[in-house]
Amino acid sequence: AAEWGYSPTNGPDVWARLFPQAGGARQSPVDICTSIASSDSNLEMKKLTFAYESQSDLRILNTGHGWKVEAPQSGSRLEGGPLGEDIYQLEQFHCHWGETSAEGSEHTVDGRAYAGELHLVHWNTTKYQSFAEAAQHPDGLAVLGVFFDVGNESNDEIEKIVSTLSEIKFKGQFTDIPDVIDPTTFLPSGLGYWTYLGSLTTPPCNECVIWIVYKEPITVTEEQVTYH
Ligand SMILES: CN[C@H]1CN(c2cccc(OC)c2)S(=O)(=O)c2sc(S(N)(=O)=O)cc21
Ligand SMILES: [Zn+2]
Repeated sequence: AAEWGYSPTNGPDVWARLFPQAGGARQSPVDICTSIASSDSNLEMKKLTFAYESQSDLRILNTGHGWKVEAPQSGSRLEGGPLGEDIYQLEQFHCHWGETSAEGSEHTVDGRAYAGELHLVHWNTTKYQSFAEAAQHPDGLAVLGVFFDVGNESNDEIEKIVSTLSEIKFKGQFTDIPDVIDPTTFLPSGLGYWTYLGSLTTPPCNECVIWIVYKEPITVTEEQVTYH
């Protein structure tokens, strides 16, 4: 199949030709309009809780639009908030960034793009037997989105990841991450979030994602969030 991407001939405007779900009614990303976002009292009733393990021996992949770390963690749990009674387990985390720190995030807030966006992808282990099966159902995946803001202080955990990128300069290349990574450290201290029912933001664009986008960005340096 033709390689999808972000150019006029293979970008989001033509994805629906190859990936029918891309033409659906609950496609991500979206612009989060804070004035019409409603606060949902029963979300506050059931707090969103997460628990991750520190992981070593992780591999990082150059996706061509950022990096991705396969991190299946049977001991991880994401539950509560918009997730009902189901428990979701971490499968992988990855980032989206741009050529400059002026853009790169997938979601925007009141039309504003951030320098990049980290996605922690989880699947519903209460209802489904595998990630691939979960990705076929409207409540199959839960993705935590964290915006990257560029500032003066670097993020030590992100540094452990981006310091390996010089070894994987080309799309499709893998390398090992020598350090131990704790996904908990990627999350902002302020735990307010927006949530909506959406899709994978890239092909196959399955409409299977409960999105949870944190309001507070995490700070990284320019070098940590742009292509070199
Ligand atoms: C290329 N990117 C997607 C790859 N995936 C995929 C691969 C195989 C099968 C499948 O479903 C059938 C999904 S994925 O589920 O890991 C994700 S998560 C995600 S995002 N940005 O919305 O968080 C994009 C993609
Ligand atoms: Zn993503």
